[in-house]
Amino acid sequence: MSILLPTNLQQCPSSSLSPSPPLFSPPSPSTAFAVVGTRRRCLRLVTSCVSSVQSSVANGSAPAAVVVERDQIRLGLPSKGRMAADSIDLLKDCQLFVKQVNPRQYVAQIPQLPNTEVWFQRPKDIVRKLLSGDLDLGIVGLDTLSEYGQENEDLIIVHEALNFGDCHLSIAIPNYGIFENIKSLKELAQMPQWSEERPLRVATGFTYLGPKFMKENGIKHVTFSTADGALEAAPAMGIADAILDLVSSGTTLKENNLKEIEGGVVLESQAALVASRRALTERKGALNTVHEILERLEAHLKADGQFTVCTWFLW
Ligand SMILES: Nc1ncnc2c1ncn2[C@@H]1O[C@H](COP(=O)(O)OP(=O)(O)OP(=O)(O)O)[C@@H](O)[C@H]1O
Ligand SMILES: O=P(O)(O)OC[C@H]1O[C@H](OP(=O)(O)OP(=O)(O)O)[C@H](O)[C@@H]1O
Repeated sequence: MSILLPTNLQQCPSSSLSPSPPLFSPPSPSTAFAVVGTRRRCLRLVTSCVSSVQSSVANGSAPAAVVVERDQIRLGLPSKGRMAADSIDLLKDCQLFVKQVNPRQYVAQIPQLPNTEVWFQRPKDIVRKLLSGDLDLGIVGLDTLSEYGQENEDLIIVHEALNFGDCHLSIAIPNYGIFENIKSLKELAQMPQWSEERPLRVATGFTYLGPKFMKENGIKHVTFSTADGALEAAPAMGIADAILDLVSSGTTLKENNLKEIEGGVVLESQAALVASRRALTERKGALNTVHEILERLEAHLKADGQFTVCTWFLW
């Protein structure tokens, strides 16, 4: 998995335990992003030099939109779907109890974080609202973040491994017919069937990541169609040749006579804590809230035998 992070946020080194000053040199201004790899082991939170982050914002590394005045820090949680209950449960495990008066009310409080309110939203809307400044923090899958965040520099991954919502975004093709012997993306791309007139047809809900991935892999003759669910039906219905969708257990693919192929994984995903850079740098109290949540996460994950808390130095 590779995640694009704004370069003025650098991860602490693995096994770093001291609350010492940042160990990385600030990146060169010509580099737009730092690429960060898979799971790491980081145990110390350092939030420092807010003023220098503010100056980097002033230097143009974040969008120019103004942070709207309000007293409360807003945390977006999935309102329904696979991540909804797990997000609440994780916070509960961190002794952060979300008090929702009734399930149809979209705002809730966390008494342990008195300056923070929870807003329940669909995952894609959490990303959109982080970008618009209507939310400051959120819990979403890395897939949703990548698809709807589109590498926007204002989005910061505060914690990339909340240990739920594990899945990967992958290309799948039928395991029968002309695809029977196709085992890799390379072989799929080289099939003589695809041309400008008759491109490879891919059904996906990931209309940003899909074309980007194909382009990066040099696959030219490809078109995309989209649907909101049950994509695995598209090849058998004759609507598509392949699909690009999330896979977890692999059962849905198997039940629909589809298979994954070598080189066909676009990204690995799990739930992540995400923040708006503008909110962290400009909204009073936002950094403290993040600090508080991260310390609780660290304690919970350590107690759980996990050492995946990843924290970021703010330059
Ligand atoms: N099979 C799966 N196993 C594990 N996690 C999954 C799986 N499918 C999806 N997820 C994770 O759960 C997130 C939410 O998925 P869910 O299907 O609940 O909502 P959605 O379809 O993305 O959103 P919406 O309903 O708003 O369109 C996904 O973005 C992904 O991170
Ligand atoms: O590998 P598996 O464990 O079988 O999970 C994969 C399925 O889970 C998701 O769909 P979801 O159940 O959310 O329904 P949807 O098709 O309506 O999006 C995803 O879109 C796949 O269809």
